[in-house]
Amino acid sequence: MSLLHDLETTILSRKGADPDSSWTAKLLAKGPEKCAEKFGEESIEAIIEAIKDDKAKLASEGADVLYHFLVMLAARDVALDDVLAVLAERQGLSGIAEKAARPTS
Ligand SMILES: N=c1c2ncn([C@@H]3O[C@H](COP(=O)(O)OP(=O)(O)OP(=O)(O)O)[C@@H](O)[C@H]3O)c2ncn1[C@@H]1O[C@H](COP(=O)(O)O)[C@@H](O)[C@H]1O
Repeated sequence: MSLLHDLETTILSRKGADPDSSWTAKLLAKGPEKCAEKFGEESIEAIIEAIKDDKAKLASEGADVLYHFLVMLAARDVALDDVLAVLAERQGLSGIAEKAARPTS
């Protein structure tokens, strides 16, 4: 079990919990759209720190991004392992080759 899996387990345990006692429960109670919006906000804050090259703040905002990403996944019943499986499939395949192999729409 990785730290991210542990955090996912904690987040899933907050589904239906008292929103007054848990930030995660409060966020999940607002629905998947709000969770996605919050993930977007946190991502923008990380982008700003990356542009400013503030390494400490980027690490801090990066932690917020990972947490809110897991909350967004939980809100839509997507498991962290589903994301990791996609990453695992891509291992050893260059991004350029992966893009070229995508079906055209
Ligand atoms: N990793 C986190 C984590 N990262 C960030 N946050 C919270 O995310 C919130 C976002 O910060 P903001 O400053 O954007 O919040 P805000 O400005 O009040 O939000 P808005 O009202 O403006 O939308 C803060 O309340 C942070 O405390 C987190 N809350 C929880 N966790 C993890 O989740 C676990 C369970 O937490 P609870 O669900 O609160 O028990 C914790 O033990 C941690 O491991």
